[in-house]
Amino acid sequence: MKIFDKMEEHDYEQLVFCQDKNSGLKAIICIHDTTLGPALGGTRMWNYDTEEEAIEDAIRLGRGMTYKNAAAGLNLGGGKTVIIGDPLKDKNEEMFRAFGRFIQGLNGRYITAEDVGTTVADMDLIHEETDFVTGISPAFGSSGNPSPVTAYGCYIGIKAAALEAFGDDSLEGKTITVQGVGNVAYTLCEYLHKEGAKLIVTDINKEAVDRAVNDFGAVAVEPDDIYSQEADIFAPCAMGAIINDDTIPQLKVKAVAGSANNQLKEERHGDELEARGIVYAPDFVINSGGVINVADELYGYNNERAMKRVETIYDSITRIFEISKRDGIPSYQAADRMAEERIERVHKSRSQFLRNEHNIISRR
Ligand SMILES: NC(=O)C1=CN([C@@H]2O[C@H](COP(=O)(O)OP(=O)(O)OC[C@H]3O[C@@H](n4cnc5c(N)ncnc54)[C@H](O)[C@@H]3O)[C@@H](O)[C@H]2O)C=CC1
Ligand SMILES: CC(C)CC(=O)C(=O)O
Repeated sequence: MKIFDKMEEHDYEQLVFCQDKNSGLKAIICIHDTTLGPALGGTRMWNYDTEEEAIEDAIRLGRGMTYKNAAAGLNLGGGKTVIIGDPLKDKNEEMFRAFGRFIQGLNGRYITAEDVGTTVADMDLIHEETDFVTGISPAFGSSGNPSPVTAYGCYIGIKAAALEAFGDDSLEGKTITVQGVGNVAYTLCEYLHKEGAKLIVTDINKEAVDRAVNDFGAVAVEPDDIYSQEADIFAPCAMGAIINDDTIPQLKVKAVAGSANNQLKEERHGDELEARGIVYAPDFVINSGGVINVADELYGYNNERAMKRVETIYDSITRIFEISKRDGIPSYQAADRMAEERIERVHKSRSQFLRNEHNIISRR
């Protein structure tokens, strides 16, 4: 892999490779863009088959955070970390503390939080070594696990997508397929079930599926069968790149709206959804509830303030559909445009002033 070519392609600022033999830590921190502020993005722990796959994931996810944070109106840039390893077998205290020291070494250019494979307990270990971590235990005055808030944002984003697809945002009686019933999607299913939606779920983890079947009367299907179900809305809530050449022809839904990061394998797959008349709620907007919540910690966490901001996801998704129609572009492009324009505007206005204390986000 030609790393600098990759970095130039989307103008990445920095990749940091962190290794600690003692704990087995192998991590890649990707800082994509810090125009708006320090790069905030979670840490994913995953058993990648190759180092190239891990680097690809880090950079795709890091760039997504730049767009997510910009579109959410946060004064934060974008970054992400991947730790190579099996989250069920390879974790230890020293690993997260070593990782915390690497983050501390970046002196605030990167702030972390949870993602797939990491937990509040892991963030607490990182916090032993650095303050540049969010989503730590509420006992520290923090916001804790971001997943339930991501789920809430995703739920109201699904309602906004339903309004666009069906002319009514009620989910009562709608059939919704959910891919992956992990931390975010379990709570999402709870909201959907309460509103009277019928759920079809899948997961590679049988226990997760059983829980959704028992708790919400969901119908379980095999992982490969989730795309071809007769349903109204597809909510991808597992891993990325699941909207692709193989899956699009199978879809019978009117909308795709879920929490997974990087749902489109390539941008052209967003064009393909548009061409087929499938409403797509851009991933980095609908799943921004978690980062909005953890970012609030940087000002001294206030749940009410954070939730008010999370509720703006409904309007943001609606606005994206408006821009999409006004400018004749697919919704994923409208979302990109919204984020890029904000970064550009802030960049320009900052160039008119000297930096001072107000440009620096103070910590708890
Ligand atoms: N946790 C959060 O606050 C946020 C999460 N996201 C994204 O939402 C997605 C879900 O995140 P979490 O719920 O935190 O992760 P999680 O790890 O708790 O849940 C993911 C679930 O997907 C399942 N899964 C993996 N591959 C699968 C496949 N091929 N088919 C079916 N199921 C599969 C896993 O077994 C697991 O139960 C991820 O893409 C994550 O990056 C985005 C923003 C915030
Ligand atoms: C889980 C969040 C707190 C941040 C993040 O990494 C994301 O939104 O993908």
